[in-house]
Amino acid sequence: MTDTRHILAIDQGTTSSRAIVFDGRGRIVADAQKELPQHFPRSGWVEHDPEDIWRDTLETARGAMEKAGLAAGDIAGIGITNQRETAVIWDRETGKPVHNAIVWQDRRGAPLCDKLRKDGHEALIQRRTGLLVDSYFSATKIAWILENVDGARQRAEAGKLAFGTVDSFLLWRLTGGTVHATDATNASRTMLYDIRRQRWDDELLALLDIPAAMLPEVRACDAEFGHTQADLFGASLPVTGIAGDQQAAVVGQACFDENMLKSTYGTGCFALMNTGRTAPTSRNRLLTTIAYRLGEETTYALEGSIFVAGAAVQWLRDGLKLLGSAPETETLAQQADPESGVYMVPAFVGLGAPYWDSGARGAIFGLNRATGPAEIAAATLDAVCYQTRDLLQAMEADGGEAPAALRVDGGMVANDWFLQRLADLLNVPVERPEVIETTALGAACLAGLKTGVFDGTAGISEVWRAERRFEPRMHAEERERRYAGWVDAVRRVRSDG
Ligand SMILES: Nc1ncnc2c1ncn2[C@@H]1O[C@H](COP(=O)(O)OP(=O)(O)O)[C@@H](O)[C@H]1O
Ligand SMILES: O=P(O)(O)OC[C@H](O)CO
Repeated sequence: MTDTRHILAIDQGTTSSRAIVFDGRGRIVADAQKELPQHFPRSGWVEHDPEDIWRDTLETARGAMEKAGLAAGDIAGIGITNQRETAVIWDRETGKPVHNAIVWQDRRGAPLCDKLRKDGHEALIQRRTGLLVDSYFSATKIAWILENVDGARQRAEAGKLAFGTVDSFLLWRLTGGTVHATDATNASRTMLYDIRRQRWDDELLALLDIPAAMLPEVRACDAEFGHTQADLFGASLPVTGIAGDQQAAVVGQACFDENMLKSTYGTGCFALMNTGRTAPTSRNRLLTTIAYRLGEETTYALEGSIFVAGAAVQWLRDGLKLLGSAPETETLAQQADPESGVYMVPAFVGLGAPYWDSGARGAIFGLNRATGPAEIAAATLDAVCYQTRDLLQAMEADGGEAPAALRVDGGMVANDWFLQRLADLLNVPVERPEVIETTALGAACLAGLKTGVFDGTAGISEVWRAERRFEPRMHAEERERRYAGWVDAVRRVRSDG
Protein backbone atom coordinates (compact mmCIF):
# COMPACT_ATOMS: atom_id res chain seq x y z
CA MET A 1 0.00 0.00 0.00
CA THR A 2 1.48 3.31 -1.07
CA ASP A 3 -1.52 5.50 -0.32
CA THR A 4 -3.52 5.65 2.89
CA ARG A 5 -6.64 6.83 1.13
CA HIS A 6 -9.69 4.71 0.36
CA ILE A 7 -11.42 3.48 -2.78
CA LEU A 8 -15.15 3.68 -3.45
CA ALA A 9 -16.47 0.66 -5.38
CA ILE A 10 -19.80 0.95 -7.15
CA ASP A 11 -21.31 -2.50 -7.83
CA GLN A 12 -24.46 -2.16 -9.90
CA GLY A 13 -25.92 -5.70 -10.08
CA THR A 14 -29.02 -7.32 -11.53
CA THR A 15 -31.02 -7.38 -8.32
CA SER A 16 -29.34 -4.64 -6.31
CA SER A 17 -27.06 -1.62 -6.38
CA ARG A 18 -24.24 -1.66 -3.85
CA ALA A 19 -21.45 0.68 -2.88
CA ILE A 20 -18.52 -0.34 -0.71
CA VAL A 21 -15.66 1.73 0.68
CA PHE A 22 -12.41 -0.27 0.88
CA ASP A 23 -9.20 0.65 2.61
CA GLY A 24 -5.79 0.14 1.00
CA ARG A 25 -5.57 -3.41 2.37
CA GLY A 26 -8.76 -4.45 0.59
CA ARG A 27 -10.79 -4.43 3.81
CA ILE A 28 -14.41 -3.31 3.82
CA VAL A 29 -14.86 -0.08 5.77
CA ALA A 30 -18.54 0.55 5.05
CA ASP A 31 -21.23 -0.43 2.57
CA ALA A 32 -24.74 0.49 1.44
CA GLN A 33 -27.16 -1.48 -0.68
CA LYS A 34 -30.53 -1.00 -2.35
CA GLU A 35 -32.79 -3.55 -4.03
CA LEU A 36 -33.41 -2.76 -7.73
CA PRO A 37 -37.01 -3.01 -9.04
CA GLN A 38 -37.39 -5.54 -11.87
CA HIS A 39 -39.86 -5.09 -14.72
CA PHE A 40 -41.25 -8.04 -16.67
CA PRO A 41 -43.49 -6.41 -19.35
CA ARG A 42 -43.95 -9.70 -21.23
CA SER A 43 -42.93 -13.32 -20.87
CA GLY A 44 -39.17 -13.56 -21.43
CA TRP A 45 -38.67 -9.76 -21.20
CA VAL A 46 -36.71 -8.20 -18.31
CA GLU A 47 -36.17 -4.44 -17.94
CA HIS A 48 -34.68 -1.96 -15.46
CA ASP A 49 -35.41 1.75 -15.28
CA PRO A 50 -32.04 3.50 -15.86
CA GLU A 51 -33.23 6.36 -13.62
CA ASP A 52 -33.61 3.82 -10.75
CA ILE A 53 -30.10 2.60 -11.49
CA TRP A 54 -28.70 6.13 -11.42
CA ARG A 55 -30.61 7.25 -8.32
CA ASP A 56 -29.74 4.10 -6.31
CA THR A 57 -26.10 4.26 -7.37
CA LEU A 58 -25.80 7.82 -6.17
CA GLU A 59 -27.68 7.12 -2.95
CA THR A 60 -25.65 4.03 -2.03
CA ALA A 61 -22.33 5.68 -2.96
CA ARG A 62 -23.10 8.68 -0.74
CA GLY A 63 -24.47 6.34 1.96
CA ALA A 64 -21.31 4.21 2.05
CA MET A 65 -19.06 7.30 2.26
CA GLU A 66 -21.21 8.72 5.03
CA LYS A 67 -21.19 5.45 7.01
CA ALA A 68 -17.41 5.29 6.63
CA GLY A 69 -17.24 8.84 7.97
CA LEU A 70 -15.24 9.88 4.92
CA ALA A 71 -15.28 13.00 2.77
CA ALA A 72 -14.39 13.16 -0.92
CA GLY A 73 -10.82 14.11 -0.01
CA ASP A 74 -10.32 10.72 1.68
CA ILE A 75 -11.27 8.84 -1.48
CA ALA A 76 -8.45 8.24 -3.98
CA GLY A 77 -10.73 7.01 -6.76
CA ILE A 78 -13.88 5.24 -7.84
CA GLY A 79 -14.13 1.77 -9.38
CA ILE A 80 -17.29 0.73 -11.23
CA THR A 81 -18.46 -2.84 -11.76
CA ASN A 82 -21.78 -3.80 -13.25
CA GLN A 83 -24.26 -6.38 -14.45
CA ARG A 84 -22.95 -7.08 -17.93
CA GLU A 85 -24.63 -7.07 -21.37
CA THR A 86 -27.64 -4.99 -20.17
CA ALA A 87 -28.19 -2.27 -22.80
CA VAL A 88 -29.04 1.40 -22.21
CA ILE A 89 -29.55 3.95 -25.01
CA TRP A 90 -29.81 7.62 -24.15
CA ASP A 91 -30.02 11.04 -25.78
CA ARG A 92 -26.63 12.77 -25.76
CA GLU A 93 -28.18 16.19 -25.32
CA THR A 94 -30.68 15.55 -22.53
CA GLY A 95 -29.02 12.48 -20.99
CA LYS A 96 -32.47 10.82 -20.93
CA PRO A 97 -32.79 7.14 -21.83
CA VAL A 98 -35.00 6.50 -24.86
CA HIS A 99 -36.23 3.18 -23.42
CA ASN A 100 -35.84 1.10 -20.26
CA ALA A 101 -32.58 -0.83 -19.99
CA ILE A 102 -32.96 -4.25 -21.63
CA VAL A 103 -31.48 -6.70 -19.13
CA TRP A 104 -29.08 -9.56 -19.92
CA GLN A 105 -31.75 -12.18 -19.12
CA ASP A 106 -34.18 -10.66 -21.63
CA ARG A 107 -34.90 -13.00 -24.56
CA ARG A 108 -36.57 -10.58 -27.02
CA GLY A 109 -33.56 -10.70 -29.33
CA ALA A 110 -34.03 -14.45 -29.91
CA PRO A 111 -35.77 -14.17 -33.33
CA LEU A 112 -32.93 -11.97 -34.64
CA CYS A 113 -30.43 -14.51 -33.28
CA ASP A 114 -32.29 -17.30 -35.10
CA LYS A 115 -32.02 -15.28 -38.29
CA LEU A 116 -28.28 -14.65 -37.81
CA ARG A 117 -27.78 -18.38 -37.32
CA LYS A 118 -29.96 -19.29 -40.27
CA ASP A 119 -28.07 -16.87 -42.49
CA GLY A 120 -24.85 -18.62 -41.53
CA HIS A 121 -23.16 -15.87 -39.46
CA GLU A 122 -22.49 -17.92 -36.32
CA ALA A 123 -18.90 -18.89 -37.15
CA LEU A 124 -17.93 -15.28 -38.01
CA ILE A 125 -19.49 -13.96 -34.80
CA GLN A 126 -17.75 -16.56 -32.66
CA ARG A 127 -14.42 -15.95 -34.40
CA ARG A 128 -14.57 -12.18 -33.90
CA THR A 129 -16.30 -11.82 -30.53
CA GLY A 130 -15.58 -15.14 -28.79
CA LEU A 131 -19.34 -15.40 -28.13
CA LEU A 132 -22.08 -17.71 -29.33
CA VAL A 133 -25.06 -16.11 -31.07
CA ASP A 134 -27.51 -15.49 -28.22
CA SER A 135 -29.94 -12.80 -27.09
CA TYR A 136 -27.99 -12.78 -23.78
CA PHE A 137 -25.52 -10.30 -25.33
CA SER A 138 -26.14 -6.56 -25.96
CA ALA A 139 -26.21 -6.50 -29.79
CA THR A 140 -29.75 -7.74 -30.43
CA LYS A 141 -31.05 -5.61 -27.54
CA ILE A 142 -29.65 -2.48 -29.24
CA ALA A 143 -31.09 -3.61 -32.57
CA TRP A 144 -34.51 -4.08 -30.95
CA ILE A 145 -34.56 -0.53 -29.51
CA LEU A 146 -33.48 0.98 -32.84
CA GLU A 147 -36.24 -0.94 -34.56
CA ASN A 148 -39.03 -0.32 -32.04
CA VAL A 149 -38.56 3.14 -30.53
CA ASP A 150 -39.96 5.89 -32.74
CA GLY A 151 -37.26 7.89 -34.48
CA ALA A 152 -34.44 6.08 -32.65
CA ARG A 153 -32.67 4.77 -35.74
CA GLN A 154 -32.64 8.17 -37.41
CA ARG A 155 -31.36 9.90 -34.28
CA ALA A 156 -28.72 7.21 -33.74
CA GLU A 157 -27.50 7.60 -37.32
CA ALA A 158 -27.28 11.37 -36.80
CA GLY A 159 -25.04 10.78 -33.77
CA LYS A 160 -27.66 12.03 -31.31
CA LEU A 161 -28.02 8.80 -29.31
CA ALA A 162 -25.46 6.96 -27.21
CA PHE A 163 -25.39 3.25 -26.33
CA GLY A 164 -23.71 1.92 -23.24
CA THR A 165 -23.68 -0.99 -20.86
CA VAL A 166 -24.55 0.06 -17.29
CA ASP A 167 -20.95 1.14 -16.48
CA SER A 168 -20.95 3.45 -19.46
CA PHE A 169 -24.32 4.99 -18.60
CA LEU A 170 -23.18 5.59 -14.99
CA LEU A 171 -19.89 7.10 -16.18
CA TRP A 172 -21.80 9.45 -18.48
CA ARG A 173 -24.01 10.59 -15.62
CA LEU A 174 -21.16 10.81 -13.08
CA THR A 175 -19.12 12.99 -15.42
CA GLY A 176 -22.04 15.26 -16.28
CA GLY A 177 -22.37 13.96 -19.84
CA THR A 178 -18.76 14.61 -20.79
CA VAL A 179 -17.36 11.06 -21.09
CA HIS A 180 -18.80 8.32 -23.29
CA ALA A 181 -16.53 5.35 -22.63
CA THR A 182 -16.52 1.76 -21.42
CA ASP A 183 -13.86 -0.80 -20.61
CA ALA A 184 -12.69 -3.78 -22.68
CA THR A 185 -14.47 -6.42 -20.55
CA ASN A 186 -17.87 -4.81 -20.99
CA ALA A 187 -17.22 -4.25 -24.69
CA SER A 188 -16.41 -7.96 -25.03
CA ARG A 189 -20.00 -8.84 -24.00
CA THR A 190 -21.78 -6.83 -26.69
CA MET A 191 -21.30 -9.27 -29.61
CA LEU A 192 -19.97 -6.28 -31.60
CA TYR A 193 -16.36 -6.14 -30.40
CA ASP A 194 -13.41 -7.89 -32.01
CA ILE A 195 -11.68 -9.25 -28.90
CA ARG A 196 -8.36 -9.96 -30.64
CA ARG A 197 -7.96 -6.80 -32.75
CA GLN A 198 -9.61 -4.89 -29.89
CA ARG A 199 -11.94 -2.66 -31.81
CA TRP A 200 -15.61 -2.40 -32.70
CA ASP A 201 -16.20 -4.66 -35.67
CA ASP A 202 -17.58 -2.86 -38.74
CA GLU A 203 -18.78 -6.05 -40.38
CA LEU A 204 -20.85 -7.05 -37.34
CA LEU A 205 -22.19 -3.50 -36.96
CA ALA A 206 -23.34 -3.63 -40.60
CA LEU A 207 -24.87 -7.08 -40.09
CA LEU A 208 -26.96 -5.84 -37.17
CA ASP A 209 -27.53 -2.38 -38.68
CA ILE A 210 -26.09 -0.56 -35.65
CA PRO A 211 -24.49 2.88 -36.30
CA ALA A 212 -20.90 3.12 -35.02
CA ALA A 213 -21.67 6.71 -33.92
CA MET A 214 -23.58 5.45 -30.89
CA LEU A 215 -20.78 3.30 -29.44
CA PRO A 216 -18.56 4.30 -26.51
CA GLU A 217 -14.80 4.54 -26.66
CA VAL A 218 -13.18 1.39 -25.24
CA ARG A 219 -10.45 1.79 -22.63
CA ALA A 220 -8.36 -0.47 -20.37
CA CYS A 221 -9.90 -1.53 -17.03
CA ASP A 222 -7.40 0.63 -15.13
CA ALA A 223 -7.68 3.69 -17.39
CA GLU A 224 -8.43 7.28 -16.41
CA PHE A 225 -12.14 7.40 -17.16
CA GLY A 226 -12.81 11.00 -16.15
CA HIS A 227 -13.85 12.99 -13.10
CA THR A 228 -17.21 13.12 -11.35
CA GLN A 229 -19.10 16.38 -11.24
CA ALA A 230 -18.00 18.24 -8.11
CA ASP A 231 -21.50 18.62 -6.65
CA LEU A 232 -22.19 14.86 -6.55
CA PHE A 233 -19.81 13.95 -3.71
CA GLY A 234 -18.65 17.32 -2.42
CA ALA A 235 -15.53 17.37 -4.63
CA SER A 236 -14.62 15.92 -7.99
CA LEU A 237 -13.40 12.29 -7.80
CA PRO A 238 -11.53 10.38 -10.52
CA VAL A 239 -13.05 7.18 -11.94
CA THR A 240 -9.98 4.97 -12.39
CA GLY A 241 -11.34 1.44 -12.78
CA ILE A 242 -14.15 -0.31 -14.65
CA ALA A 243 -14.92 -3.99 -15.31
CA GLY A 244 -17.99 -6.17 -15.79
CA ASP A 245 -18.95 -7.88 -12.55
CA GLN A 246 -17.77 -11.40 -13.41
CA GLN A 247 -14.43 -10.08 -14.66
CA ALA A 248 -14.10 -7.86 -11.59
CA ALA A 249 -14.54 -11.03 -9.51
CA VAL A 250 -11.59 -12.60 -11.40
CA VAL A 251 -9.51 -9.62 -10.24
CA GLY A 252 -10.96 -9.63 -6.71
CA GLN A 253 -10.17 -13.35 -6.47
CA ALA A 254 -6.63 -12.62 -7.71
CA CYS A 255 -6.92 -15.22 -10.51
CA PHE A 256 -3.99 -13.72 -12.38
CA ASP A 257 -2.21 -16.92 -13.47
CA GLU A 258 -3.20 -19.10 -16.40
CA ASN A 259 -5.65 -21.86 -15.46
CA MET A 260 -6.73 -20.12 -12.26
CA LEU A 261 -10.46 -20.39 -11.91
CA LYS A 262 -13.22 -18.57 -10.05
CA SER A 263 -16.89 -19.33 -9.90
CA THR A 264 -19.51 -16.86 -8.65
CA TYR A 265 -22.79 -18.22 -7.25
CA GLY A 266 -25.43 -15.49 -7.16
CA THR A 267 -28.65 -15.45 -9.20
CA GLY A 268 -26.77 -17.43 -11.85
CA CYS A 269 -23.32 -19.00 -11.83
CA PHE A 270 -20.43 -17.70 -13.87
CA ALA A 271 -17.14 -19.63 -13.98
CA LEU A 272 -14.13 -17.92 -15.58
CA MET A 273 -10.76 -19.55 -16.22
CA ASN A 274 -7.78 -17.34 -16.96
CA THR A 275 -6.24 -18.29 -20.34
CA GLY A 276 -3.45 -15.70 -20.28
CA ARG A 277 -2.54 -13.76 -23.41
CA THR A 278 -4.30 -16.18 -25.74
CA ALA A 279 -7.97 -16.10 -26.66
CA PRO A 280 -8.77 -19.73 -27.47
CA THR A 281 -11.89 -20.45 -29.52
CA SER A 282 -13.96 -22.91 -27.54
CA ARG A 283 -14.92 -26.16 -29.24
CA ASN A 284 -17.21 -26.97 -26.33
CA ARG A 285 -19.67 -24.09 -26.38
CA LEU A 286 -17.94 -21.93 -23.79
CA LEU A 287 -17.44 -18.21 -24.31
CA THR A 288 -14.09 -16.54 -24.89
CA THR A 289 -14.01 -13.21 -23.16
CA ILE A 290 -11.66 -10.46 -22.05
CA ALA A 291 -10.78 -11.13 -18.40
CA TYR A 292 -9.11 -7.74 -17.95
CA ARG A 293 -7.01 -5.22 -19.83
CA LEU A 294 -4.38 -3.45 -17.77
CA GLY A 295 -2.66 -0.70 -19.72
CA GLU A 296 -1.90 -2.19 -23.13
CA GLU A 297 -1.91 -5.80 -21.91
CA THR A 298 -5.02 -7.94 -22.39
CA THR A 299 -5.70 -11.18 -20.52
CA TYR A 300 -8.42 -13.52 -21.73
CA ALA A 301 -10.69 -16.10 -20.09
CA LEU A 302 -12.95 -18.97 -20.99
CA GLU A 303 -16.35 -18.49 -19.41
CA GLY A 304 -19.19 -20.84 -18.62
CA SER A 305 -22.46 -19.04 -17.85
CA ILE A 306 -25.31 -20.78 -16.03
CA PHE A 307 -28.48 -18.70 -15.87
CA VAL A 308 -30.02 -20.29 -12.75
CA ALA A 309 -28.09 -21.07 -9.53
CA GLY A 310 -29.28 -19.11 -6.45
CA ALA A 311 -32.45 -18.36 -8.43
CA ALA A 312 -33.40 -22.06 -7.98
CA VAL A 313 -33.08 -21.62 -4.20
CA GLN A 314 -35.27 -18.52 -4.49
CA TRP A 315 -37.83 -20.64 -6.36
CA LEU A 316 -37.90 -23.19 -3.51
CA ARG A 317 -38.54 -20.27 -1.15
CA ASP A 318 -40.95 -18.08 -3.16
CA GLY A 319 -42.42 -20.47 -5.73
CA LEU A 320 -42.79 -23.76 -3.83
CA LYS A 321 -42.69 -22.12 -0.38
CA LEU A 322 -40.61 -25.04 0.89
CA LEU A 323 -38.31 -22.67 2.79
CA GLY A 324 -38.58 -19.52 4.83
CA SER A 325 -35.14 -18.34 3.75
CA ALA A 326 -32.31 -19.36 1.42
CA PRO A 327 -29.91 -20.40 4.26
CA GLU A 328 -32.46 -23.03 5.38
CA THR A 329 -31.34 -25.15 2.43
CA GLU A 330 -28.24 -25.96 4.49
CA THR A 331 -30.07 -27.59 7.44
CA LEU A 332 -32.52 -29.28 5.10
CA ALA A 333 -29.74 -30.74 2.95
CA GLN A 334 -28.02 -32.10 6.06
CA GLN A 335 -31.23 -33.93 6.99
CA ALA A 336 -31.89 -35.33 3.49
CA ASP A 337 -31.65 -39.05 2.72
CA PRO A 338 -28.25 -39.17 0.97
CA GLU A 339 -29.44 -42.01 -1.27
CA SER A 340 -32.79 -40.46 -2.22
CA GLY A 341 -31.97 -40.60 -5.95
CA VAL A 342 -33.72 -37.24 -6.52
CA TYR A 343 -32.38 -35.00 -9.33
CA MET A 344 -33.54 -31.49 -10.10
CA VAL A 345 -32.68 -29.76 -13.39
CA PRO A 346 -33.32 -26.01 -12.93
CA ALA A 347 -33.73 -25.22 -16.64
CA PHE A 348 -36.32 -22.51 -15.91
CA VAL A 349 -35.15 -20.33 -18.82
CA GLY A 350 -33.51 -23.11 -20.81
CA LEU A 351 -29.97 -24.33 -20.25
CA GLY A 352 -26.90 -22.07 -20.57
CA ALA A 353 -23.34 -23.32 -21.08
CA PRO A 354 -22.36 -25.77 -22.35
CA TYR A 355 -25.81 -26.78 -23.70
CA TRP A 356 -27.29 -23.43 -24.87
CA ASP A 357 -30.70 -25.05 -25.19
CA SER A 358 -33.29 -22.29 -24.82
CA GLY A 359 -36.17 -24.75 -25.30
CA ALA A 360 -35.30 -26.99 -22.33
CA ARG A 361 -37.44 -26.62 -19.21
CA GLY A 362 -36.94 -27.65 -15.58
CA ALA A 363 -37.83 -31.02 -14.03
CA ILE A 364 -37.47 -33.04 -10.84
CA PHE A 365 -36.84 -36.77 -11.23
CA GLY A 366 -36.77 -39.77 -8.87
CA LEU A 367 -39.62 -38.78 -6.53
CA ASN A 368 -41.09 -41.39 -4.19
CA ARG A 369 -43.38 -41.32 -1.11
CA ALA A 370 -40.42 -40.61 1.18
CA THR A 371 -39.32 -37.54 -0.80
CA GLY A 372 -39.76 -34.31 1.15
CA PRO A 373 -38.47 -30.72 1.21
CA ALA A 374 -35.07 -31.92 2.49
CA GLU A 375 -34.44 -34.16 -0.53
CA ILE A 376 -35.61 -31.46 -2.94
CA ALA A 377 -33.40 -28.82 -1.29
CA ALA A 378 -30.38 -31.15 -1.46
CA ALA A 379 -31.13 -31.96 -5.12
CA THR A 380 -31.30 -28.22 -5.89
CA LEU A 381 -27.87 -27.55 -4.37
CA ASP A 382 -26.52 -30.69 -6.08
CA ALA A 383 -27.75 -29.37 -9.44
CA VAL A 384 -25.58 -26.26 -9.07
CA CYS A 385 -22.59 -28.53 -8.34
CA TYR A 386 -23.26 -30.79 -11.34
CA GLN A 387 -23.65 -27.77 -13.62
CA THR A 388 -20.28 -26.52 -12.40
CA ARG A 389 -18.80 -29.92 -13.26
CA ASP A 390 -20.30 -29.63 -16.78
CA LEU A 391 -18.45 -26.31 -17.15
CA LEU A 392 -15.16 -27.58 -15.77
CA GLN A 393 -15.28 -30.60 -18.08
CA ALA A 394 -15.88 -28.31 -21.06
CA MET A 395 -12.93 -26.15 -19.97
CA GLU A 396 -10.67 -29.20 -19.75
CA ALA A 397 -11.89 -30.44 -23.13
CA ASP A 398 -10.89 -27.01 -24.47
CA GLY A 399 -7.34 -27.61 -23.29
CA GLY A 400 -7.46 -26.18 -19.77
CA GLU A 401 -5.62 -28.03 -17.01
CA ALA A 402 -7.55 -29.61 -14.18
CA PRO A 403 -7.72 -26.74 -11.66
CA ALA A 404 -5.67 -26.95 -8.47
CA ALA A 405 -8.51 -25.20 -6.63
CA LEU A 406 -11.76 -23.38 -7.31
CA ARG A 407 -12.14 -19.91 -5.77
CA VAL A 408 -15.80 -19.20 -5.08
CA ASP A 409 -17.91 -16.17 -4.16
CA GLY A 410 -21.50 -14.88 -4.35
CA GLY A 411 -24.50 -15.23 -2.02
CA MET A 412 -24.66 -19.05 -2.12
CA VAL A 413 -21.16 -19.58 -0.74
CA ALA A 414 -22.32 -18.78 2.79
CA ASN A 415 -23.69 -22.36 2.63
CA ASP A 416 -21.04 -24.78 3.96
CA TRP A 417 -22.96 -27.91 2.93
CA PHE A 418 -23.08 -26.62 -0.64
CA LEU A 419 -19.35 -25.90 -0.75
CA GLN A 420 -18.39 -29.30 0.72
CA ARG A 421 -20.67 -30.95 -1.82
CA LEU A 422 -19.12 -28.85 -4.60
CA ALA A 423 -15.61 -30.00 -3.62
CA ASP A 424 -16.85 -33.62 -3.43
CA LEU A 425 -18.71 -33.66 -6.73
CA LEU A 426 -15.93 -31.82 -8.61
CA ASN A 427 -13.04 -33.59 -6.87
CA VAL A 428 -11.41 -30.16 -6.63
CA PRO A 429 -10.64 -28.19 -3.43
CA VAL A 430 -12.96 -25.21 -3.05
CA GLU A 431 -11.67 -21.99 -1.49
CA ARG A 432 -13.89 -19.34 0.07
CA PRO A 433 -12.13 -15.98 0.46
CA GLU A 434 -12.18 -13.75 3.53
CA VAL A 435 -13.84 -10.97 1.53
CA ILE A 436 -16.87 -12.55 -0.19
CA GLU A 437 -17.65 -9.22 -1.91
CA THR A 438 -14.99 -10.05 -4.49
CA THR A 439 -16.79 -8.26 -7.32
CA ALA A 440 -16.65 -4.91 -5.55
CA LEU A 441 -13.15 -5.70 -4.28
CA GLY A 442 -12.06 -6.30 -7.91
CA ALA A 443 -13.42 -2.92 -8.98
CA ALA A 444 -11.67 -1.28 -6.03
CA CYS A 445 -8.42 -3.05 -6.92
CA LEU A 446 -8.59 -1.84 -10.53
CA ALA A 447 -9.28 1.71 -9.39
CA GLY A 448 -6.51 1.42 -6.81
CA LEU A 449 -3.83 0.47 -9.36
CA LYS A 450 -3.69 3.89 -11.04
CA THR A 451 -4.15 5.85 -7.85
CA GLY A 452 -1.31 3.99 -6.13
CA VAL A 453 -3.49 2.42 -3.44
CA PHE A 454 -2.55 -1.08 -4.72
CA ASP A 455 0.87 -2.06 -6.07
CA GLY A 456 0.04 -3.91 -9.29
CA THR A 457 -1.54 -7.35 -9.46
CA ALA A 458 1.03 -8.66 -6.97
CA GLY A 459 -0.36 -6.23 -4.43
CA ILE A 460 -3.85 -7.58 -5.07
CA SER A 461 -2.67 -11.22 -4.71
CA GLU A 462 -1.13 -10.21 -1.41
CA VAL A 463 -4.45 -9.06 0.04
CA TRP A 464 -6.35 -12.22 -1.10
CA ARG A 465 -6.84 -14.71 1.74
CA ALA A 466 -8.85 -17.94 1.95
CA GLU A 467 -11.21 -17.95 4.90
CA ARG A 468 -11.86 -21.69 4.48
CA ARG A 469 -10.82 -24.48 2.14
CA PHE A 470 -13.17 -27.43 1.49
CA GLU A 471 -11.26 -30.60 0.56
CA PRO A 472 -12.90 -33.30 -1.60
CA ARG A 473 -13.60 -36.48 0.34
CA MET A 474 -16.11 -38.40 -1.77
CA HIS A 475 -15.14 -41.75 -3.25
CA ALA A 476 -14.59 -41.70 -7.03
CA GLU A 477 -17.13 -44.49 -7.56
CA GLU A 478 -19.85 -42.54 -5.72
CA ARG A 479 -18.98 -39.29 -7.52
CA GLU A 480 -19.21 -40.88 -10.95
CA ARG A 481 -22.42 -42.76 -10.08
CA ARG A 482 -24.07 -39.52 -8.93
CA TYR A 483 -22.87 -37.56 -11.97
CA ALA A 484 -24.16 -40.27 -14.35
CA GLY A 485 -27.64 -39.69 -12.83
CA TRP A 486 -27.33 -35.95 -13.60
CA VAL A 487 -26.24 -36.59 -17.20
CA ASP A 488 -29.31 -38.80 -17.62
CA ALA A 489 -31.63 -36.15 -16.07
CA VAL A 490 -30.27 -33.44 -18.41
CA ARG A 491 -30.73 -35.74 -21.41
CA ARG A 492 -34.39 -36.06 -20.48
CA VAL A 493 -35.09 -32.29 -20.37
CA ARG A 494 -33.25 -31.35 -23.58
CA SER A 495 -35.43 -29.91 -26.34
CA ASP A 496 -32.82 -30.54 -29.00
CA GLY A 497 -32.49 -34.31 -28.59
N1 LIG B 1 -27.16 -19.69 2.56
C1 LIG B 1 -27.56 -19.80 1.29
N2 LIG B 1 -27.68 -21.01 0.70
C2 LIG B 1 -28.08 -21.14 -0.59
N3 LIG B 1 -28.35 -20.08 -1.39
C3 LIG B 1 -28.24 -18.85 -0.86
C4 LIG B 1 -27.86 -18.64 0.50
N4 LIG B 1 -27.84 -17.30 0.73
C5 LIG B 1 -28.20 -16.71 -0.43
N5 LIG B 1 -28.45 -17.62 -1.38
C6 LIG B 1 -28.83 -17.37 -2.79
O1 LIG B 1 -27.86 -16.47 -3.33
C7 LIG B 1 -28.48 -15.53 -4.23
C8 LIG B 1 -28.03 -14.11 -3.86
O2 LIG B 1 -26.67 -13.96 -4.12
P1 LIG B 1 -26.05 -12.57 -4.68
O3 LIG B 1 -24.59 -12.84 -4.89
O4 LIG B 1 -26.46 -11.47 -3.79
O5 LIG B 1 -26.83 -12.51 -6.08
P2 LIG B 1 -26.86 -11.38 -7.28
O6 LIG B 1 -25.57 -10.60 -7.19
O7 LIG B 1 -26.96 -12.20 -8.53
O8 LIG B 1 -28.09 -10.55 -7.06
C9 LIG B 1 -29.97 -15.70 -4.09
O9 LIG B 1 -30.45 -16.30 -5.28
C10 LIG B 1 -30.17 -16.66 -2.91
O10 LIG B 1 -31.20 -17.58 -3.18
O1 LIG C 1 -25.62 -8.92 -11.55
P1 LIG C 1 -25.22 -10.34 -11.38
O2 LIG C 1 -24.28 -10.57 -10.24
O3 LIG C 1 -26.41 -11.26 -11.34
O4 LIG C 1 -24.35 -10.76 -12.70
C1 LIG C 1 -24.92 -10.73 -13.96
C2 LIG C 1 -23.91 -11.04 -15.05
O5 LIG C 1 -22.97 -10.02 -15.22
C3 LIG C 1 -24.62 -11.33 -16.33
O6 LIG C 1 -23.72 -11.70 -17.34
